[in-house]
Amino acid sequence: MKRTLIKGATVLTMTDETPFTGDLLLDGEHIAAIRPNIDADADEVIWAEGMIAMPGLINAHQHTPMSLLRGFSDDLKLMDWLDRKMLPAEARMTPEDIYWGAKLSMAEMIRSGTTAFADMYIHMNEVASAVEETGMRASLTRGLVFVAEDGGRRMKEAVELIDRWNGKADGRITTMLGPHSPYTCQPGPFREVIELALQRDIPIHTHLAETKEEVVRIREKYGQTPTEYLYHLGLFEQTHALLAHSVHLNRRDIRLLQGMRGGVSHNPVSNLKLGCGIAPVPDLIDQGITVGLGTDGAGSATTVDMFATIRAATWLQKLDYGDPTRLPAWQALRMATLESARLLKLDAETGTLEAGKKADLILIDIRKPHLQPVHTIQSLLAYGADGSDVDTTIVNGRILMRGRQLLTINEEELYRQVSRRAKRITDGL
Ligand SMILES: N[C@@H](CCSC[C@H]1O[C@@H](n2cnc3c(=O)[nH]cnc32)[C@H](O)[C@@H]1O)C(=O)O
Ligand SMILES: [Zn+2]
Repeated sequence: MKRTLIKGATVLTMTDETPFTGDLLLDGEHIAAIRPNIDADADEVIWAEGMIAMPGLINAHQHTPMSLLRGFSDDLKLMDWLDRKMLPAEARMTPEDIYWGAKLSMAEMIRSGTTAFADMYIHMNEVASAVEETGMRASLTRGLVFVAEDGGRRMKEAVELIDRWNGKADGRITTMLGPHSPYTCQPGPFREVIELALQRDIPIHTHLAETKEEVVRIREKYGQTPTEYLYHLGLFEQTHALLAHSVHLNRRDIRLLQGMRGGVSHNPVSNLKLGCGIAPVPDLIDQGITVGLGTDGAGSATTVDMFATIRAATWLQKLDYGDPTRLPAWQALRMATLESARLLKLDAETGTLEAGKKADLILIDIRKPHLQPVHTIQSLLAYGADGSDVDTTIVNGRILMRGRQLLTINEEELYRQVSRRAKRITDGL
């Protein structure tokens, strides 16, 4: 097994707020040791003076292939954007398109310090192949909508994905079941998905209360809020549920989530850009609900740089409450690491730097004018750093980027493929 020694980094383990100068020894997939000074034989030594070592960021809500639709139809209302632009473009995507779109997102994520993500889309076999090749860690979900006749085919694909990929790629791939949202899944099929999730002990990934329009629609149809709708289906009783957005929740809704397994992926950049509203993040956290961070797909968010998401998350709450003490830097960084890991059920393996956990970590080069001098590392990271400051990205002990060079993706070929495919998919739409 390969041993990598990282020397002289400023280590922020994310277990506590105090960084220290020290070394990390990676043995195969795992972190073997972290302490001020390690003398050990290693196959590779990385000199990391002037770098921060921290856990890789975890993006709790993605639609990776939607990077092909980045910038294609911005400045529209969510339902128009989805119905008139995204879904017709999506219908034209071949499995090969999905593979290249997913890979484009993965290139962007590795380059901006993300090591793991939760993904929901179609043709997920191809996304899984891309994960296998790029070396990232991912929780994959076939998104399920039950608006047309062929819900059964979608369910079949969802189950095939689980059977084929759960635990594969050296354990880097896990899977979830993905009823898309209250407005695309009726009670009958939604309940079936929950039953299946319970039988197979698979988590659920869904969208909840993203827009006011959704709240109105669900109230008209079922006389309930979207959260009540999911509650009455039994989603929060036993399943581990990853709820994307959760912007429009009232006090009662938040109480219904109390004690749930899983939690909420807050996606501030997507919410801001689509004008959806501000999720009640402090209220959720006060009620003990896990809140992690995600970007949503690049089709809505444009960028999947988690540093932009961290910044947006803190800014939104400060502005909403008119109070700069809200959602401090440290808390936002925890949301992007350990809390997101909890949502993906990966907190035993990743989310902090600790001996015995998987070696998923990043090195951030702070020898830059915008990251000097160093008073408080968490402030620099949350308010000043960008994805492009990440120098090295390591997942499962394997180096995926070093000195900003991607080691598992051929970028030239990637750009050739995606520009050609993106043109074909959106032509005339
Ligand atoms: N439409 C697919 C299944 C859903 S996959 C996940 C879906 O989420 C959609 N999506 C992406 N971003 C958002 C969002 O912000 N809100 C709601 N849906 C979204 C995306 O276009 C995709 O259709 C089918 O025909 O089987
Ligand atoms: Zn989404």
